[in-house]
Amino acid sequence: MTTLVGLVGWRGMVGSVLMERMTAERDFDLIEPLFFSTSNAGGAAPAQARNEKTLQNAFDIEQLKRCDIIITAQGGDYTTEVFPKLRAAGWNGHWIDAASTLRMTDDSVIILDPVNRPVIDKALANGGRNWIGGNCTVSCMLMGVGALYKAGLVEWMSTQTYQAASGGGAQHMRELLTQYGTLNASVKSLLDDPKSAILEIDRQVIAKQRSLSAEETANFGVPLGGSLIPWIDKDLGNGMSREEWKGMAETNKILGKASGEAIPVDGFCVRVGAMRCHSQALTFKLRKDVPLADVEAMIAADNDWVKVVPNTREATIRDLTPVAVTGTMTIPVGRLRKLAMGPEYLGAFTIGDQLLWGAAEPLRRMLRILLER
Ligand SMILES: NC(=O)C1=CN([C@@H]2O[C@H](COP(=O)(O)OP(=O)(O)OC[C@H]3O[C@@H](n4cnc5c(N)ncnc54)[C@H](OP(=O)(O)O)[C@@H]3O)[C@@H](O)[C@H]2O)C=CC1
Ligand SMILES: N[C@@H](CC(=O)OP(=O)(O)O)C(=O)O
Repeated sequence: MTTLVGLVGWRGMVGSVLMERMTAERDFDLIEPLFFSTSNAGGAAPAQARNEKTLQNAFDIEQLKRCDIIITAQGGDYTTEVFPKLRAAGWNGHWIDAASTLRMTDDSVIILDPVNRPVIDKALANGGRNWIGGNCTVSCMLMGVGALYKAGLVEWMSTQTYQAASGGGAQHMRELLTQYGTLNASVKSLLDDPKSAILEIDRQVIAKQRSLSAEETANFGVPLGGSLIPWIDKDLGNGMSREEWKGMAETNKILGKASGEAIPVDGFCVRVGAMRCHSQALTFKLRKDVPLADVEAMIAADNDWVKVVPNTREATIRDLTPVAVTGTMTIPVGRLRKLAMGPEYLGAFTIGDQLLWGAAEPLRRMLRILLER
C-alpha cells in the first residue's frame, strides 16, 4: 500500500521550496500525498495531489491521524498546538518538522543525514518518530565543515554569521527590497549626475534611513537596507541571542554528543541585507596541527554538495557569495587558511542557501530515508 504522507505548510516560503525539491526528485511518485491547510480547508489541493484532491483542515486530528508520515513547514505555533494533541490521540506516525519547537526534546532527532546519518539510524532502530530540521545557520555550517567534526579535530569553533533577510520570512525579504528602493529613489537625481558629491548622497541616504516610517521597518524594527542588525531571534537575558545559543546546542545535538562531551561553539549572529543565503566566517581551534592541504581534502571529500573554493581573490569573489550560491545545493567553503594565532588555528568562510539545506532539503531527505527502509 502506498504511504500516505500529510503535507502541512506546503504553500509557505519553506513549504514552496520543499514542494519544488520533492517534485524535482520525484518524491511524489513514491507516496500518496494528503494536503492540509490552516486557512482553506475544502479548497483544491495543488497539482501534485493524486487521489486526495481536496485540502484537509490542518487542525483536524482525525484527518491527520490517517497519515503514516506528516511533514510540516507551517511554523512553531502550529506544532505547539497540534503535535501534542495528535500524539495524545494515539497517532504513532512519523512527524517531520521545519520548526524549532521540538528540536531539543529528548525524543527528537535534528535531521541532517549527510552529517548525522548514524544518529538518525540509531534513533530509527530505537523506535524514533520525531524528526526535526535544524536551524538554518547550523545546518549550512555543518554541511560545509562537518568533516572536521567527524574527524574529531575541533576543540572549539567561533562563528560570525551574515544571515539573509529570508530567515525572518517572506515579509522580511519584501521589506528589505522596499527599503533599498526607497533609499535609491531618495538620491536618484544625485546618482544620475556623475559630478554630484558622494558625501551629499551619503548625507541624504542616512537621513532617509533614520526617518523610515514604522510601516517601512515593521518586520525588522529598524532599517536593514544599507545597514546590519547584530541580533537575531529572542534575547535570552544573559547577553546571548537565541540564534547564537542554537549554534552550540544544535551542533552538538546533531552530532549526537552527550552534554559532558559538548564542543564549545559560540560567536555573533548578524542580519545583513542578503536575500536567502546565510554566510559565516568560522574560526577553529583544532586539536592538533593538521596541514592545510589535508584539511581541504577532508572537507572536499565529506559529501556530494560541499565544494572547496581556492583561497584566491578571483575564486572567492566568483564562487563564495550569496549571489553565486542562491538557488543551488552547493555549499562552498573557502578562505581556508591557518591564522596568526598558531598552527592549530584555522579560518574558513562558508555559505548555504538557507531555504534549501537550511530548511527544506533535510526534511525531504528524511522522508526518503523512511520510505526506503
Ligand atoms: N523562513 C525561514 O528561513 C525558515 C523557516 N523555518 C521554519 O519553517 C516554518 C515556516 O516558515 P515560512 O515558510 O517562512 O512561513 P510562511 O509564513 O511563508 O508560511 C507559513 C504558512 O502561512 C500561511 N500563509 C498565509 N498567507 C500566505 C501567503 N500569502 N503565501 C503563502 N503562505 C501563506 C500558509 O498556511 P496555509 O496554507 O495553511 O494558509 C503557510 O503554510 C517556521 O516554523 C520556521 O521556523 C525553518 C527554517 C528556515
Ligand atoms: N532564525 C533563522 C531562521 C529560522 O527559522 O530559524 P529556526 O528554524 O532556528 O527558528 C534566521 O532568522 O535566519
